Amino acid sequence: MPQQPHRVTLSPFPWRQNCAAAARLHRMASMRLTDWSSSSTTTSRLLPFSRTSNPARSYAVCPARRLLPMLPPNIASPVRLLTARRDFSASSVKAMMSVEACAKVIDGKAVAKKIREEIGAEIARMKSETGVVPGLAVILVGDRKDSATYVRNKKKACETVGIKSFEVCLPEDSAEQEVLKHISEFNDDPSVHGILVQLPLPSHMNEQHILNAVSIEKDVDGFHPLNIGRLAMRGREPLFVPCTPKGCIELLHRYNVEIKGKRAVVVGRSNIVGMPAALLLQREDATISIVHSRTRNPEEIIKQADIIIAAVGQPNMVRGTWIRPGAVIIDVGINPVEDAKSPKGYRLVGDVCYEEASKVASAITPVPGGVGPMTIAMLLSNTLTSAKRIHNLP
Ligand SMILES: NC(=O)C1=CN([C@@H]2O[C@H](COP(=O)(O)OP(=O)(O)OC[C@H]3O[C@@H](n4cnc5c(N)ncnc54)[C@H](OP(=O)(O)O)[C@@H]3O)[C@@H](O)[C@H]2O)C=CC1
Ligand SMILES: Nc1nc(=O)c2c([nH]1)NC[C@@H]1CN(c3ccc(C(=O)N[C@@H](CCC(=O)O)C(=O)O)cc3)C=[N+]21
Repeated sequence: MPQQPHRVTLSPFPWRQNCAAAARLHRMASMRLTDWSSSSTTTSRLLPFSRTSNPARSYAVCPARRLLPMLPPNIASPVRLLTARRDFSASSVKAMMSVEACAKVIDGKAVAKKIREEIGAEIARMKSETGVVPGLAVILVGDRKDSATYVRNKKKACETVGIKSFEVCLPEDSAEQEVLKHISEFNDDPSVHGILVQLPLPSHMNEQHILNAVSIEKDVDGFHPLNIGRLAMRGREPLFVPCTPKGCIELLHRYNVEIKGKRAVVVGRSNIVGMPAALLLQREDATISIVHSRTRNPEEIIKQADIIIAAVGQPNMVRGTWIRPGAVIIDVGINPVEDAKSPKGYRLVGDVCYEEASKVASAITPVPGGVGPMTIAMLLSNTLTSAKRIHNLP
């Protein structure tokens, strides 16, 4: 997908939603906040630093210290990572750390909405000009509540952009053969351009057999070994890139985070997130380390990263002290934790301790509202790409 850095509308006051210090100030000085939202002149007047030379610009300092986010709020300003390493003296880093810095929020929900609108417009045009309607088939086996929710969300998203969705729901104790039969039918169905088998599958099924059976031309999840193999090889192109890692990179692009030459750490090495995320970052010319459950010194390695992608499934595992000041954090984790105050009795948190990390990082994705909606947007994008390729459309 082409990079469209300035077309994203950011949440006007991301730090207000997410930074405890900002909330405190909000209570103290709501008049001031009103001014900021309504006048760009006021905003620039209050800008604390020159835009060109001061390395402190790499932080959006919390208004608790009467400093403002650096650029007008509705512009996707570049996230400056790394100036800390090159430009900061030890003492200035220390000084920066003593104020409560507040990271820019990478608003995946808003970006995903924008992408859905772009996809919807393209599908409408394609339909009217060629009559082709992209189709996505989802196979769900078993009755996991979270899987059912994701499948429902995918279906809703398909409807909003004009993708026809096909769904097969099978009981937990179905035979592997039954799943293979449906895959084969969808492989042969010309109105289906994408096939997704919701993971995890019941433990009696062989995931490899099932993923191998999806036609590589319809593998919109990008999990077929041929697609992953091509992703790993220089000079080769996969037909599809896995949706979650693709969504992570898309967020970095849309927020103008430079990847080339940076040090990136991926925490987690699963086939569906960590491993392809590392391959993608490498294709973008980052230098990669992968941290997994047997890594001896995760904290030390993570602390070196300019960019962190966390996909471990461990609530709040990455602490603020593990993060290099100014790093950019993409938190893939979706972990339910008990919360008596929430109507559902639980809430979702990421793999990174948001409250701590947002004081150290230069930008961070929230959970929910970060990578999750991007995963679905990328699935729609892959389905559209597939329909265009199959029908030979530009
Ligand atoms: N936002 C989204 O769209 C998506 C979110 N998710 C979420 O992302 C998270 C990860 O998902 P997924 O990749 O499928 O999970 P997996 O369980 O398949 O993989 C987890 C990875 O994390 C590693 N790991 C586990 N514990 C630790 C630890 N203490 N320290 C270091 N590494 C550890 C594992 O290491 P090892 O390989 O050694 O076992 C493994 O590589 C989950 O919370 C999931 O819900 C997943 C998909 C999409
Ligand atoms: N074949 C396959 N492909 C997948 O892409 C796949 C999968 N299996 N199995 C499970 C994981 C998980 N996953 C998510 C997708 C969207 C959200 C999402 O939209 N999350 C919302 C919150 C949703 C909520 O509130 O429950 C958010 O983060 O804002 C989360 C997780 C895709 N996965």
